[in-house]
Amino acid sequence: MIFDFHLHTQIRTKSHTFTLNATCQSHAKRLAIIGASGSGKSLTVQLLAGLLKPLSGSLKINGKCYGDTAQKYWLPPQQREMGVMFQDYALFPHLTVAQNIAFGLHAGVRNPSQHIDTQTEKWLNRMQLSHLAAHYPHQISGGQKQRVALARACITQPRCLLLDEPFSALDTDLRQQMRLEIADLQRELDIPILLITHDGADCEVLADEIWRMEQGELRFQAA
Ligand SMILES: Nc1ncnc2c1ncn2[C@@H]1O[C@H](COP(=O)(O)OP(=O)(O)OP(=O)(O)O)[C@@H](O)[C@H]1O
Repeated sequence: MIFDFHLHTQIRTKSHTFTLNATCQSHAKRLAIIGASGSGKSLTVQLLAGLLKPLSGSLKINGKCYGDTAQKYWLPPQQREMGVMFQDYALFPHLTVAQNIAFGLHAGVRNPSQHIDTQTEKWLNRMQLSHLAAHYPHQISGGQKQRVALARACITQPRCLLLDEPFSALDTDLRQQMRLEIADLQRELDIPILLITHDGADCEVLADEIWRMEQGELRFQAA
């Protein structure tokens, strides 16, 4: 099994309660989750990434256990070794492109600064961003921001990639280019990828299986 999780949580506001009960068992290495706005997709990504803790649940991806509430175990995000990318890219505005990319590699015994420099250069090249290394996020385009976010997610050699609506800020041509870019990257890194999307074309290029989120529940839709 590549994706094997059960996530249960509730979000209460004054006016309503949203219940998430997402269960997925899949052999697909590239999984897409589609579904209407407000159905629970982003909540699922936040739980998978460790940014939220479920009321109950368990999570394994590619054989690695990231949490099991029955064992009182839910790994914090910084220990998950997951590459996560959100729709707004969440770049640090006060850091340059190169510093944003290097951010995931904390300097220390495991990461001497020379290693960080080499890796940053490698990813700047890989994403065709070398000429923008000293620019700040507000000085680059949407597609370039997305490349920076992707490089930042990949530089740590993640065990898997979680992409939440990664193309929503891009125009049609750029979307297709970035889909192919991510498909290449996934093959190269050979890691599982989970993609949240509204767009069927994303699934065609990037998904081996499609699951649908409906009112907090996940159902297999198509392979
Ligand atoms: N911080 C929050 N405060 C209150 N309610 C929330 C919060 N986050 C999520 N919810 C509720 O959880 C439900 C699921 O939200 P979620 O963001 O996961 O939806 P989504 O499927 O990702 O939607 P979209 O496609 O619009 O991003 C929403 O209907 C909302 O009511």
